[in-house]
Formats: sequence, C-alpha cells, structure tokens
Amino acid sequence: MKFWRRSVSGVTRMDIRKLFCSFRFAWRGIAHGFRTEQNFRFHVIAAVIAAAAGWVTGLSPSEWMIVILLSGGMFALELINTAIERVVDLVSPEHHPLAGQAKDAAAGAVLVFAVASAVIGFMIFIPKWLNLLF
Ligand SMILES: Nc1ncnc2c1ncn2[C@@H]1O[C@H](COP(=O)(O)OP(=O)(O)OP(=O)(O)O)[C@@H](O)[C@H]1O
Repeated sequence: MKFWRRSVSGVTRMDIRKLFCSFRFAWRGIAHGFRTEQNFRFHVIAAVIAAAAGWVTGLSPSEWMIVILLSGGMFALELINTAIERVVDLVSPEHHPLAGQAKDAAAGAVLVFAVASAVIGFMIFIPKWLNLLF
C-alpha cells in the first residue's frame, strides 16, 4: 500500500513536471514563430484589429467565440506551416520538387483558412456597420 502510494505520487509529480516542460516548449515554439515569421506577426496584428473592431462595434458572445476561434486557428495553422517549412529545410536543403510541393501545400492551407476567416469576419461585421450607418 505504502509502495503503491509512493509510486502514484511519484508518477503524479513526474507528470506535472513534464506538463510544465511541454508548456515551456510550446511557448518557445510560439515565440520562435513570432520572431522569425513575418506572416505570423501579420496575423497577430489582424487579430488585434479584429478584437478592437469587435469591441467598438459590439459583438454577441457567440460572435466573439467565432472571432477568437478564427484568430486562434489562424495562429495555430501558421505555426504548423512554420513547422513544415523547418522540417522540409532540414530533410531537403537542396531544391526538390516534393519539398516545394510540401511547402506550397502548407502555405495554401494557411491561405484557405485566412480567406475563409476574412469572409466570415466580413459577414459578422458588415451588417452591423451598415446598421450603424443607415
Ligand atoms: N527545398 C526546396 N525545394 C523546392 N522548392 C522549394 C524548397 N524550398 C522552398 N521552395 C519553394 O520556394 C517557396 C518559398 O519557400 P520558403 O522557404 O522561402 O517559404 P516561405 O513561405 O517564403 O517561408 P518564410 O515564411 O519563412 O519566408 C516554397 O513555397 C516552394 O515553392
């Protein structure tokens, strides 16, 4: 029983330390993306503008959820794109058609999500702005 308790608390302690390490690594990845990727910084600025516009315009809780989900999704996708670029550069420092296709596909995924986010953003904001004007 004593052994069982000790082993359970040991596992718990180890898991918590591991969890903190994971957060530290994840934060390092976000900071690296922000530092090295101009597109990531652009998406951060776009999210800040969207949040400011939402605050000025007045959004419902569900509209805020959509804006937050789209902004978070955009950041996450940009980080995945950065990860793919790094791995491609690692495994294929020389030019190779497959390496190019992998990078192009990852960049395409970011573009698709960015366009969809922009369209949804306009669908939320434009009717409200038209209501304010007329
Ligand atoms: N190893 C490679 N082999 C073939 N084509 C490549 C390779 N690396 C890059 N390319 C081509 O060049 C394009 C730009 O690559 P790059 O690594 O500069 O990506 P990027 O999207 O501009 O990245 P960053 O955001 O870091 O500037 C890719 O989308 C791809 O078409």
